[in-house]
Amino acid sequence: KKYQWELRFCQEVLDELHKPKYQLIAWAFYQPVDPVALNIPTYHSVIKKPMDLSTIQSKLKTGQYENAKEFESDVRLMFKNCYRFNIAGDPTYAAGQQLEAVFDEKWEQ
Ligand SMILES: Cc1ccc(Nc2c(-c3ccc(O)cc3)nc3c(C)cccn23)cc1
Repeated sequence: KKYQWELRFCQEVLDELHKPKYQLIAWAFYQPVDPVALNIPTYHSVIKKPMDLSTIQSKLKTGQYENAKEFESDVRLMFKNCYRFNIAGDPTYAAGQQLEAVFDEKWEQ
Protein backbone atom coordinates (compact mmCIF):
# COMPACT_ATOMS: atom_id res chain seq x y z
CA LYS A 1 0.00 0.00 0.00
CA LYS A 2 1.21 3.53 -0.73
CA TYR A 3 1.53 4.30 3.02
CA GLN A 4 3.87 1.37 3.65
CA TRP A 5 7.10 3.34 2.99
CA GLU A 6 5.74 6.31 5.02
CA LEU A 7 5.24 4.07 8.06
CA ARG A 8 8.65 2.47 7.54
CA PHE A 9 10.16 5.96 7.80
CA CYS A 10 8.18 6.57 11.01
CA GLN A 11 9.79 3.46 12.53
CA GLU A 12 13.22 4.69 11.43
CA VAL A 13 12.62 8.03 13.20
CA LEU A 14 11.32 6.26 16.32
CA ASP A 15 14.43 4.05 16.38
CA GLU A 16 16.59 7.19 16.17
CA LEU A 17 14.91 8.71 19.26
CA HIS A 18 15.68 5.49 21.15
CA LYS A 19 19.42 5.51 20.36
CA PRO A 20 21.74 5.44 23.39
CA LYS A 21 23.25 8.79 22.40
CA TYR A 22 19.87 10.45 23.13
CA GLN A 23 19.15 8.52 26.34
CA LEU A 24 19.87 11.51 28.60
CA ILE A 25 17.19 13.64 26.94
CA ALA A 26 14.77 10.88 25.87
CA TRP A 27 14.44 8.65 28.93
CA ALA A 28 11.52 10.66 30.45
CA PHE A 29 9.55 9.95 27.25
CA TYR A 30 10.25 6.20 26.93
CA GLN A 31 7.23 5.17 29.03
CA PRO A 32 3.85 6.69 29.94
CA VAL A 33 4.08 9.36 32.64
CA ASP A 34 3.38 7.61 35.96
CA PRO A 35 1.72 10.26 38.18
CA VAL A 36 2.00 8.01 41.27
CA ALA A 37 5.70 7.24 40.80
CA LEU A 38 6.44 10.90 40.00
CA ASN A 39 4.19 12.25 42.75
CA ILE A 40 2.27 14.48 40.36
CA PRO A 41 -1.36 13.65 41.22
CA THR A 42 -2.66 16.56 39.10
CA TYR A 43 -1.16 15.12 35.89
CA HIS A 44 -4.30 13.53 34.46
CA SER A 45 -6.43 16.57 35.29
CA VAL A 46 -4.00 18.79 33.34
CA ILE A 47 -3.07 16.37 30.51
CA LYS A 48 -6.18 14.97 28.80
CA LYS A 49 -4.35 12.92 26.17
CA PRO A 50 -1.14 11.43 27.58
CA MET A 51 1.35 10.20 24.97
CA ASP A 52 4.81 8.64 25.10
CA LEU A 53 7.26 6.79 22.86
CA SER A 54 6.19 3.28 23.97
CA THR A 55 2.54 4.05 23.16
CA ILE A 56 3.56 5.46 19.78
CA GLN A 57 5.65 2.35 19.12
CA SER A 58 2.78 -0.01 19.90
CA LYS A 59 0.35 2.04 17.79
CA LEU A 60 2.81 1.83 14.89
CA LYS A 61 3.25 -1.95 15.32
CA THR A 62 -0.49 -2.59 15.54
CA GLY A 63 -1.34 -0.54 12.43
CA GLN A 64 -3.16 2.25 14.30
CA TYR A 65 -1.58 4.95 12.11
CA GLU A 66 -3.02 5.38 8.63
CA ASN A 67 -0.09 7.56 7.55
CA ALA A 68 2.93 9.60 8.68
CA LYS A 69 0.75 12.60 9.56
CA GLU A 70 -1.07 10.64 12.27
CA PHE A 71 2.24 9.38 13.66
CA GLU A 72 3.65 12.94 13.71
CA SER A 73 0.63 14.32 15.55
CA ASP A 74 1.14 11.82 18.40
CA VAL A 75 4.83 12.77 18.61
CA ARG A 76 3.88 16.47 18.72
CA LEU A 77 1.18 15.70 21.33
CA MET A 78 3.83 14.07 23.54
CA PHE A 79 5.97 17.23 23.40
CA LYS A 80 2.98 19.58 23.87
CA ASN A 81 2.03 17.63 27.01
CA CYS A 82 5.58 18.02 28.29
CA TYR A 83 5.57 21.80 27.72
CA ARG A 84 2.13 22.17 29.26
CA PHE A 85 2.89 20.22 32.41
CA ASN A 86 6.52 21.04 33.03
CA ILE A 87 7.95 24.48 33.70
CA ALA A 88 10.20 26.23 31.18
CA GLY A 89 13.78 25.77 32.36
CA ASP A 90 13.04 22.57 34.28
CA PRO A 91 15.15 19.56 33.26
CA THR A 92 12.22 17.67 31.70
CA TYR A 93 11.01 20.73 29.77
CA ALA A 94 14.54 21.27 28.42
CA ALA A 95 14.86 17.57 27.57
CA GLY A 96 11.62 17.79 25.60
CA GLN A 97 12.92 20.77 23.62
CA GLN A 98 16.15 18.98 22.84
CA LEU A 99 14.43 15.74 21.86
CA GLU A 100 11.94 17.64 19.67
CA ALA A 101 14.90 19.27 17.90
CA VAL A 102 16.30 15.80 17.20
CA PHE A 103 12.87 14.73 15.89
CA ASP A 104 12.52 17.83 13.67
CA GLU A 105 15.98 17.26 12.21
CA LYS A 106 15.23 13.64 11.27
CA TRP A 107 11.60 14.28 10.24
CA GLU A 108 12.30 17.05 7.71
CA GLN A 109 15.64 15.44 6.72
C1 LIG B 1 7.19 17.25 40.54
C2 LIG B 1 7.47 16.86 39.12
C3 LIG B 1 7.61 17.85 38.16
C4 LIG B 1 7.89 17.50 36.84
C5 LIG B 1 8.03 16.16 36.47
N1 LIG B 1 8.28 15.89 35.15
C6 LIG B 1 8.68 14.65 34.75
C7 LIG B 1 8.18 13.94 33.69
C8 LIG B 1 7.16 14.33 32.74
C9 LIG B 1 7.32 13.95 31.41
C10 LIG B 1 6.40 14.31 30.47
C11 LIG B 1 5.29 15.04 30.87
O1 LIG B 1 4.34 15.40 29.94
C12 LIG B 1 5.13 15.44 32.20
C13 LIG B 1 6.06 15.08 33.13
N2 LIG B 1 8.78 12.76 33.60
C14 LIG B 1 9.66 12.73 34.60
C15 LIG B 1 10.54 11.72 34.93
C16 LIG B 1 10.56 10.45 34.18
C17 LIG B 1 11.40 11.89 36.00
C18 LIG B 1 11.36 13.10 36.69
C19 LIG B 1 10.48 14.09 36.36
N3 LIG B 1 9.63 13.89 35.32
C20 LIG B 1 7.87 15.17 37.44
C21 LIG B 1 7.60 15.53 38.76
